[in-house]
Amino acid sequence: MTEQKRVVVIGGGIAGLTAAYRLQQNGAQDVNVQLVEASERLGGKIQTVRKDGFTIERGPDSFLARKESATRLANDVGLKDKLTPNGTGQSYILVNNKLHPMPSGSYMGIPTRIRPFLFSGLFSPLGKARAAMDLIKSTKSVDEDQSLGLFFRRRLGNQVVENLIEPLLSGIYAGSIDELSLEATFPHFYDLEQEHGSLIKGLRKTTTVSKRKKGEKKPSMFRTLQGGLESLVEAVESKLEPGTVLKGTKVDHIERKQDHYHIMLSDGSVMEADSIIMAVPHFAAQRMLSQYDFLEPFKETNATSVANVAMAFDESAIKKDIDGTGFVVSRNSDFRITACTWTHKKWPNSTPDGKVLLRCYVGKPTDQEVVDYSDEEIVEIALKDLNQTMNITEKPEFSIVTRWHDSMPQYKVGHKDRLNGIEEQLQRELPGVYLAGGSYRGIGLPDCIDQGEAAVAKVLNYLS
Ligand SMILES: Cc1cc2nc3c(=O)[nH]c(=O)nc-3n(C[C@H](O)[C@H](O)[C@H](O)COP(=O)(O)OP(=O)(O)OC[C@H]3O[C@@H](n4cnc5c(N)ncnc54)[C@H](O)[C@@H]3O)c2cc1C
Ligand SMILES: Cc1c2[nH]c(c1CCC(=O)O)Cc1[nH]c(c(CCC(=O)O)c1C)Cc1[nH]c(c(CCC(=O)O)c1C)Cc1[nH]c(c(C)c1CCC(=O)O)C2
Repeated sequence: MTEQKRVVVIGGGIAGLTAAYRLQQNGAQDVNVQLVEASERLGGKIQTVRKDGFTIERGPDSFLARKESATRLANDVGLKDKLTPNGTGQSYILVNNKLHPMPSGSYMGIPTRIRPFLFSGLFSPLGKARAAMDLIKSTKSVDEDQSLGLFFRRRLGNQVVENLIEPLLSGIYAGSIDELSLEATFPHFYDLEQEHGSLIKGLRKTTTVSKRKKGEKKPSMFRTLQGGLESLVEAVESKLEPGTVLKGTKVDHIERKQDHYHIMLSDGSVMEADSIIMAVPHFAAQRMLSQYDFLEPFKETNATSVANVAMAFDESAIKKDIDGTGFVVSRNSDFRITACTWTHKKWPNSTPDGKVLLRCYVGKPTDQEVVDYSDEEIVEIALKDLNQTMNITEKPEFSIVTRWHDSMPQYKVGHKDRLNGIEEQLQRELPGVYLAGGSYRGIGLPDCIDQGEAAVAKVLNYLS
């Protein structure tokens, strides 16, 4: 590359931020990087509120440690000392209005050890027998994608799906298990079935969910940063060269010119680019390129809305507590909340001594209207549900409600094929334009970071 090439990153969530940062690190003086963000702040769904000594997450509260890119990014921007593992404790599933401990030795709800399942109150003897059929049931190879629901129901039966797998998956994708794609979410499970003839056998052979000795602590799976996840956003932003970021400016439209692109901005100006990373949700990407039919399938990919409420209490307000870090709710319960995190136990640093911080989630796929209830109504719903298992005698000292509209993209059956098709066309019609972020190839923060980094590699390859 001789003259400086102009790369524009659209969207300042974690995918776009990572892309801009890595471009400046790896592309050095050969590229000029601009990041355009519609809102007045960076971070997108990562948003931390620091109030009265509490650290409160409005969006994600942590990332999975085994997906390494988030830890690596945190290390690279100087936050190594701030990485914090979750406090481990019992987590629960609420089934038929009663809390049941998550059976130990399970991976995403699939047994890798038989004993904890045999003794779990989550399933009837018939349900347990049906799950054990997985050990002998013939495998079914299919050429096409299938829903998570179909796959797991066939292997393990309805009860294990409804009382364990479904609530856990809802706590990740906030969607309907009978619509979500196996290939786009957990392709690994299909491979296990094919290779080992059984999910349980396959997992027992390949996972390291080892038996713990008595008194030995559960390993912690998640990480956050002291001061909240927004400190990652702040640290990455501080590493960007001055003048890189344009906030409060929306990209309205993109047009291809001979060998470069024109990017129409909401302030009426036009930005020129040789290459573009679109780190925005799929529906925003589609709108920017609405003249191209091949992005139309993105219009059909919906994203569900969710809301959550963080509630701070004095310890004394909780008369009957539960020893644990959180629970998810099965669909066969009367509860309207979908999950609750005992944040003060999962993240002890988040809460001052003597206080309690609970975070409840609402917005089942079949209960989307609750997201637009008033703050007071959402608090009331959360307290009413919590009081069925706990005894909370006072109103919260304060509460913070966050609504996330169209924020959980649904990877429906066929997602991967549709996306591959769109990206092929994109390469043909708009060379040098790439997609990255939670709408595409993984919703977790590390997946979004991976996609930002992968897009950088593609851009640098394209420009050379
Ligand atoms: C409530 C909730 C809880 C979650 N919990 C977890 C968790 O615990 N762990 C985990 O790993 N993941 C979690 N996730 C998922 C994770 O937060 C997201 O997948 C991830 O943050 C998405 O990052 P992104 O950069 O792809 O997109 P976003 O964060 O959505 O960023 C996109 C950015 O693009 C901007 N933008 C949009 N349109 C335009 C435009 N036209 N022009 C310019 N800019 C534009 C937006 O303003 C935004 O800043 C959670 C998500 C939600 C909603
Ligand atoms: C038990 C529980 C879960 N999730 C949650 C609980 C409640 C109690 C608690 O906080 O402990 C909370 C939660 N986390 C997430 C949601 C959905 C969004 C919402 O409703 O706000 C909800 C309701 C997103 C998520 N929660 C998680 C992700 C990231 C997943 C990833 O990186 O692939 C997201 C978007 C992580 C998560 N979340 C869960 C599991 C088993 C995993 C790891 C999955 C794995 O091992 O691959 C279940």
